[in-house]
Amino acid sequence: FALLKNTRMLKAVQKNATKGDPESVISAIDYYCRHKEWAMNVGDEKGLILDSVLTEVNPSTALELGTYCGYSTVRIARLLSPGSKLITVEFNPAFAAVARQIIAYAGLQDKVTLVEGPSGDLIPKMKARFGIKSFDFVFLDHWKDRYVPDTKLLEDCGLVSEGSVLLADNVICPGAPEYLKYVRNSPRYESRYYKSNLEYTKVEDGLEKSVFLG
Ligand SMILES: O=C(c1ccccc1)c1ccc(O)c(O)c1[N+](=O)[O-]
Ligand SMILES: [Mg+2]
Repeated sequence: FALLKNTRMLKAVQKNATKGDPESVISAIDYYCRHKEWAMNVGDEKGLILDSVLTEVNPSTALELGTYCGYSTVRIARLLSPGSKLITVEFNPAFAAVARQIIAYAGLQDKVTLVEGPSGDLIPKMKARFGIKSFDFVFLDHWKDRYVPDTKLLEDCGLVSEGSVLLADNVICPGAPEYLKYVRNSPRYESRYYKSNLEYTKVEDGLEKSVFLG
């Protein structure tokens, strides 16, 4: 049932959004998830915080861990400057298949590279495969117990440099307590918590923004 939810979400986009119009894709998904079936998109409320941090950073290379159906992928890609690139990682092939179609429906496929597989395996291959020097912006929204190991991996692979910004979803709900400890206690990060709510609910959640100091 849960797997089919993604195809129902895709159908809602194809029915209610305008092809090539990212804003209408975002609204169609938010409407569907708020009124029909909850789904784990970052959502409209935390999405505004994502938009503002992204606009401030204006990354030329961005990474998203956890594509799911591509909602935040579309939110990020629609705000990228011309020539900037977003790489998004999803290990679930059913999610990836829906995300590709939603990203294409929004007309953003030229700005986005979706890579299928486990983030822990793919991160060490990023430099060689995509000629990335380092990421200016990373959105962490995948399995919460991967936030710390993958952040360490990004550091060890030289994929974050001074000024790189990490933005992590769900640090309160479902929660990423180890990650909060890691970035808040490390002298290598300057961290700040943006209080909000779990997507489409009144439950508290928030985003943690951490600037890598090098
Ligand atoms: O882990 C869940 C989850 C746990 C239990 C049931 C449904 C979802 C979740 C909830 C909200 C999110 O924003 C999110 O990114 C995730 N996730 O899986 O990465
Ligand atoms: Mg999330």
